Amino acid sequence: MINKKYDLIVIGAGSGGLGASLGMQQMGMDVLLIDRNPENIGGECLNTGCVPSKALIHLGKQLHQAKLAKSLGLEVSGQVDIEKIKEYIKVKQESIKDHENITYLRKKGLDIELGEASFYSKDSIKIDGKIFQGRNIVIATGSSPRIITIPGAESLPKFTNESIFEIDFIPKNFVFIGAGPVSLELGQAFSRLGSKVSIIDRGDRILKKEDPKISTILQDRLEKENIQCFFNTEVSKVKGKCAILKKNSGEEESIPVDAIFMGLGRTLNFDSLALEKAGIKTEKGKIILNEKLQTTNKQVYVSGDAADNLKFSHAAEMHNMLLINNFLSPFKKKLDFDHFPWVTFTDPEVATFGQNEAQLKEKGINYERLETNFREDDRAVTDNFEYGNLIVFIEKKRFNPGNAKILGGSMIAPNAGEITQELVLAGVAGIIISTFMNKIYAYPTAANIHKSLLREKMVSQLKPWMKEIIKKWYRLKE
Ligand SMILES: Cc1cc2nc3c(=O)[nH]c(=O)nc-3n(C[C@H](O)[C@H](O)[C@H](O)COP(=O)(O)OP(=O)(O)OC[C@H]3O[C@@H](n4cnc5c(N)ncnc54)[C@H](O)[C@@H]3O)c2cc1C
Ligand SMILES: NC(=O)c1ccc[n+]([C@@H]2O[C@H](COP(=O)([O-])OP(=O)(O)OC[C@H]3O[C@@H](n4cnc5c(N)ncnc54)[C@H](O)[C@@H]3O)[C@@H](O)[C@H]2O)c1
Repeated sequence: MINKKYDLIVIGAGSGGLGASLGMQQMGMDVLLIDRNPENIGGECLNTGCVPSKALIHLGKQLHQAKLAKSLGLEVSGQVDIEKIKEYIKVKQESIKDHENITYLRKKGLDIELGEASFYSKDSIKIDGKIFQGRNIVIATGSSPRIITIPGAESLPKFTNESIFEIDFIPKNFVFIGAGPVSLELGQAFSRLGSKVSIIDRGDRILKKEDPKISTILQDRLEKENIQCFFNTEVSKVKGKCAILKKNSGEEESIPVDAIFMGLGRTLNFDSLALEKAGIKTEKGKIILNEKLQTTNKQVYVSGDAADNLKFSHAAEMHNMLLINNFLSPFKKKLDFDHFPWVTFTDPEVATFGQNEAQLKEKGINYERLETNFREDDRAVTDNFEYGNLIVFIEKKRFNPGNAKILGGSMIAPNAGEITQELVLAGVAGIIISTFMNKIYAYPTAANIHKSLLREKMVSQLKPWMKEIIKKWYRLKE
């Protein structure tokens, strides 16, 4: 027996589920939102991901800067109190929970059911013995940290992002396995709280999705903070308080370890959904989706990490914009990541947007790579980040370079995530690079680097004969 029929049923109340359900509810639809964990409204982002990590990073930065003040004659001493750190994080989470909780969402007009959801039929969901039917259903069940078993590490404290914010000590020797954004952001923060941090990755560099130049600069900054990086390496076992690292070459090395963190990528959460009952097909552990995020069951869609394309809170936002458009508009849209940005919140930050070099090559797009460092940027000089770097990909225009549009790029610098926002907008809006020449940047703002780089490109296009003509014309006026 069907308990109730809805315009939309959404499974999962994280970034994916909240956006999809609230967006459709605001358009006047009857929406049911389901989550299996009442403590987890807001999902990973609010509870064990973006929010607590950014609060921790903020405190780590404060501590780091306090220590740097030593060079100015100010001595800072004492131990960091982990309970105070956790308290700060909780307060910040609670502040956001004010508008991400069951009571608030119900007041907004959403129906909410708490419990493990699974498909009952092609268009219905079973939860706690109740059956709900949906005109459409959105799976927004997210992902979980991938974990591995390390022989000998049974009694060693081990963490993932799901447990790290409950930690009650600052490990002396903290081994982070994986050199992706999760380990780097949290590893640097723990290093700043006082841990001796080692980063181990089986790949050959940190942040493998970034331009290799950016990875090298960030690695150098992390090593300057006494963070050790090991590549082409895995933790093969633990012996007492030593982690045995095994390199691809077979060579072994032992490093001290008091705790292990795993930032090894993600596994998708859909095992308990009984997808087969709804005719939803999977392949290699992923739900098969078309470019409209539609599953093999035309009434069922996916949003957020469960879609397994880009795993960011704002990727879920983009999915929801697409889904809501396609539910309500006759003009259907397809996924398009051509201008998608993300930021890794290490210090310095890494901000990446649009298409990278490999994608441009694969699509056969005629592009140019422009690159500059911050050595001659006045703001970088005053604020000590001359090591920063900017890479921008623009269209290659033979005859009128000023008409080139921005295709993508990457910056490493403090606040790179904020600074690069205008490049993201320029890409989305198709702004041509000569427009940057009309913009006056307040002095000294770091974003001026954009204009400097693009101006250099435009000036370099001037041929000697063009300069001759300009010179002759100028002198004619005397
Ligand atoms: C440490 C860390 C830092 C991060 N920082 C950033 C950042 O700065 N910026 C950024 O954009 N992204 C960041 N991310 C990524 C971001 O957290 C995720 O991309 C985002 O939270 C995914 O949202 P989601 O809705 O897809 O999944 P989730 O937030 O995981 O939500 C899924 C929900 O579904 C529920 N659920 C699962 N199965 C069922 C079921 N069968 N029945 C009922 N309910 C179910 C779960 O309880 C959960 O609440 C970070 C991730 C980590 C780990
Ligand atoms: N600021 C942000 O927006 C932010 C922050 C954190 C996470 N995230 C999201 O979360 C996702 C997951 O991040 P992540 O860092 O967990 O995953 P990741 O896939 O980016 O990195 C995992 C790393 O672990 C390594 N690895 C895997 N198994 C290993 C093993 N056995 N031994 C040694 N190394 C091993 C891989 O080579 C890889 O470099 C990211 O892709 C991102 O979308 C975003």
